[in-house]
Amino acid sequence: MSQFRCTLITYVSRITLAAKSSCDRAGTCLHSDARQKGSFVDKNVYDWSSEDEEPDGRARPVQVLVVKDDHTFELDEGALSRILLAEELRDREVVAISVAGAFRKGKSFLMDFMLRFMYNQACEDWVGDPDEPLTGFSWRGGSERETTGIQIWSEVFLVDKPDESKVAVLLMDTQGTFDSQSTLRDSATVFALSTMISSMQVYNISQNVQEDDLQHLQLFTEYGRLAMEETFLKPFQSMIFLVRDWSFPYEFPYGQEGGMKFLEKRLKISENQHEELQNVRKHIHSCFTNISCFLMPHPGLKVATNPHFDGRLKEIDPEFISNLQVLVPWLLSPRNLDVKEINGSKITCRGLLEYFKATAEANNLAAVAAAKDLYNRKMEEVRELNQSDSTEAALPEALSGASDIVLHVPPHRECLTTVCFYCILSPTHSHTCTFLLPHTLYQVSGGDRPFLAPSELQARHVAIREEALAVFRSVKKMGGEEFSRRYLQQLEAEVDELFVQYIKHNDSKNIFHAARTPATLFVVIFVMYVAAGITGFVGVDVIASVCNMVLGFALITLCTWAYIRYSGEYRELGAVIDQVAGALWDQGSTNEALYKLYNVAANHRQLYNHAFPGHQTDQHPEEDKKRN
Ligand SMILES: Nc1nc2c(ncn2[C@@H]2O[C@H](COP(=O)(O)OP(=O)(O)OP(=O)(O)O)[C@@H](O)[C@H]2O)c(=O)[nH]1
Ligand SMILES: [Mg+2]
Repeated sequence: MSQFRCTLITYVSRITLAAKSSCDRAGTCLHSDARQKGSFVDKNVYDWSSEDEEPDGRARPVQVLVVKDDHTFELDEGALSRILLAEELRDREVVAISVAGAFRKGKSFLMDFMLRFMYNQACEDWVGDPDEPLTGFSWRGGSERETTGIQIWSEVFLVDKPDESKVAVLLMDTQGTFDSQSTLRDSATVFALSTMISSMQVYNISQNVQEDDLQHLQLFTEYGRLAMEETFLKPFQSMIFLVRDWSFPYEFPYGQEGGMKFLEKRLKISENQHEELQNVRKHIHSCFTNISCFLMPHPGLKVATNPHFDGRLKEIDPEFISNLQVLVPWLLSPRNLDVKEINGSKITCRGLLEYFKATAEANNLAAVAAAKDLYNRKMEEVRELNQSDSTEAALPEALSGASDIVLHVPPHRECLTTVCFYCILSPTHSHTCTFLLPHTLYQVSGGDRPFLAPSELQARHVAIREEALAVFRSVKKMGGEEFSRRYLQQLEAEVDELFVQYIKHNDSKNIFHAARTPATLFVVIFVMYVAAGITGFVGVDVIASVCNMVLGFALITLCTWAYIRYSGEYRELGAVIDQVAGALWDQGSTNEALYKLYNVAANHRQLYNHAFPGHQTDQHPEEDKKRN
């Protein structure tokens, strides 16, 4: 957290909040809720007393998704909880507004005007004083990126909707895509996450809507397609294409109407279009409930090129300001605020926090699945090496092609995808997963492999286990070290469990193991037969009768075992017979055999209780009374 603290302090020191907002100066037009809590400068809305935070209690950007140098992400759950679980917010329905798009295109700059509106929206001249520097989310000129990860404004605004409900409005600024320090995967993660979390996503584009802008949007919202398979609802809500520096107002005028006409043309699907172009458009239409567009003029050369420009209105082109005065209220006016919905239900701030966490969890689960998959694949290869060349042809066909197998993945935790955002949207899903890693084949292979020496299996297990754990550690995950440790432990336990299955499976290939139960029973029958004969001959009839009884019991057991093996029914009883026979077979010393027999009896007490329910009641009369 110390790294996070440093980042936060750097941000805070960089941001000099405005001395007074214009409306504060007027003293009359603070937003209804803001008025109760103080001005923009004097905000002391929530308890920021945690040692991780600045003590002055001012509203500021808070880094909730931290991007680390090694390209991993960390969700700062503490900071997020402090904001979203504030008493007056936690049960309010939430509107989450985010701005995303390429880096250095004025996203944070726009966000700061949104903040001005939120603080002064009851005021006509919310846009501010001509000499007032623009503050809030950190923005600046220059060619290097500024915002990283995801930041949210520490103050969540309470707004009265026309239907008299009060909603919480959360503003989110995001890292720009395609900066030179981020991989495509980093950009995709931040964009996808902000789109999933927000109810209104502003897609900030420069100059025109190009085909690559649409393709990137498709790439970043690909996870939405998976979500649709189950819910039949569009996975995301509002997408607003915001075209900055629009230079063709003579074709389509600035503003929302011109934007809609322009976008309609851009997103039109026609039959003579190439299939690829059609698919991108279909995907975008199918992902968002509302799609709109706004064309913004250029803000003027001072904004774009003057290194000393600090956001004063007097240096911004008036045409830009007048369009800003249309754009921001259009986005943020109470009647246009869309409450965040997941699978059709509106969610509260508390729900949004859980959603954020679920995203981090699914990420960890995906890493567990990827590591488990590697373990299985390598263990299968070990067995594969052990067989003769001629068996290769008998392997499942999937082993050779291996990249686009569609596998039915029943429970959530078994999902084998690297990043299965489907799991985030529906944690208890059952679906056909198409994002498969190659060779996720342990479920279809292994049946006809020969027996492998146990020591060899053990040695390979140790090495492959280490490799699988290394894969888990190397996959990018959210939620932090502490959070991931739980999943690492889960992975270790699951891999060990898998190894036990491998041992059993391997043992079952050993012909001696397979013959162990009938051989033991035959020996018992033979010994009892001889003992009954001898004891009968010498006249000890009682012992002869006991031996005959044991012989009869062993014979019935043998027939039962054969029937279970043949029919596949009563397998639990079959397992008991195998274990008893195994205990007798294995007896190195009498004590060990007795111990094993005791274990079998203890393990299968349940089966016994099930077979003789009356006895069970006698044993635990008090418990039964309690239950009744
Ligand atoms: N051409 C142009 N420049 C703008 C516009 N709005 C803001 N800027 C300038 O763009 C530069 C970058 O602004 P930021 O808000 O920091 O950009 P960003 O997209 O948040 O950048 P990253 O945080 O690095 O992704 C600043 O110099 C702004 O003055 C616009 O509409 N057009
Ligand atoms: Mg920025």
